[in-house]
Amino acid sequence: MAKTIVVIPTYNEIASIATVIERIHLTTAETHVLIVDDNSPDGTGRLADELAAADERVHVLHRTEKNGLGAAYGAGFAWALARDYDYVVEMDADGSHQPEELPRLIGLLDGGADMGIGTRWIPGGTIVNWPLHRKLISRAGTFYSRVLLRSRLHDLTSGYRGFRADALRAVDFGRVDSQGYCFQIEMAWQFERSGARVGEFPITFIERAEGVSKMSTGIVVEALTKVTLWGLASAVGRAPEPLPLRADVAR
Ligand SMILES: Nc1nc2c(ncn2[C@@H]2O[C@H](COP(=O)(O)OP(=O)(O)O[C@H]3O[C@H](CO)[C@@H](O)[C@H](O)[C@@H]3O)[C@@H](O)[C@H]2O)c(=O)[nH]1
Repeated sequence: MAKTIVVIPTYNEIASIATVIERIHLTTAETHVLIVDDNSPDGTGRLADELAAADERVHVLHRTEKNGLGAAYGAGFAWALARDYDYVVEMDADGSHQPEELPRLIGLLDGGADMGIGTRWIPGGTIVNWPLHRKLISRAGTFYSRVLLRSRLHDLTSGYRGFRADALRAVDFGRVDSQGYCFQIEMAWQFERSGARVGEFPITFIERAEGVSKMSTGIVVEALTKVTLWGLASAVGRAPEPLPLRADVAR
C-alpha cells in the first residue's frame, strides 16, 4: 500500500484541526499528516504539537511568520519529500475538504495519475454554504485561467489535491513563486503543460463552520495579475519554460 502524507497549512485553525485529523485517520488509518503552521496567534501550533506528541502519524512544521499558502506548501512539500512517502496530499484545515473523499484521490494516484485534483465544477461536485461572491470568484477565476492558460482542468484553484511524490520531487520550486491561492493555479497549469498525467474527481466542498477565510484582495490581485501575464506571454510565444519535470514523469 502506498505511503501517504496529507500536508495541511494552518493559520488560526485551532477550532477545526483536531477534528480534520481525526476524520483523516477514521478514513485511512495509516495516513500521516503534516501540519504547517505559520505561528498562529490562536495557538494552533501548540495544539498541533500536542497532537503530534500523542500520535506518531502526526507531524508539525513551525514557520515563524504568515507567509502565504504557496510558501507554506513549498516548505511542507520539501519536508515530506525528504522522507519516504509515495503520495503527498493537500487539504485545508477548516473542514471544507472532506477527508472521507481521500480514497478517491488515492485511487486516482494508484491508477497512474501524477496529480489528482478534487473538483467542484464537474458533475458530482458540490458546494455547500459558500456565499455567492466566493462562488463567483472561484468560477470566474477558473474560467479566466482556463481561457488564458488554455487549460482543460475544471477547478484550477481547488486546494484538495494530491501528487505522486516522484512527480512532485521533479518540480523546481525555485521557479514556483505564487504566494497566495495562485499557487494552486500555477501548480495545476505547470503540471498540465509539462505533460504530467492530471486526473480530476468530484468533491463536496463545505464552507467552514469555524474560524475565518484568509482570502484577501491581495490574493485575488496576485492571481489575476499572474494569470494575465502568463496568458499574454503564452499568446506571443513567450510563456515561461514548463517546469522541468523528469522525463520519466513527463509523458
Ligand atoms: N500556514 C499557512 N496557512 C495558510 C495561510 N493562508 C491560508 N492558510 C491555510 O490554508 C487553508 C485554506 O485557507 P482558507 O482561508 O480557509 O481558504 P478558503 O478561503 O476557504 O479558500 C478555499 O478556496 C480557495 C479558492 O478556491 C482555494 O485556493 C483554497 O485552497 C481553499 O480551498 C487553511 O487551512 C488556512 O489555515 C498562510 O499564510 N500560512
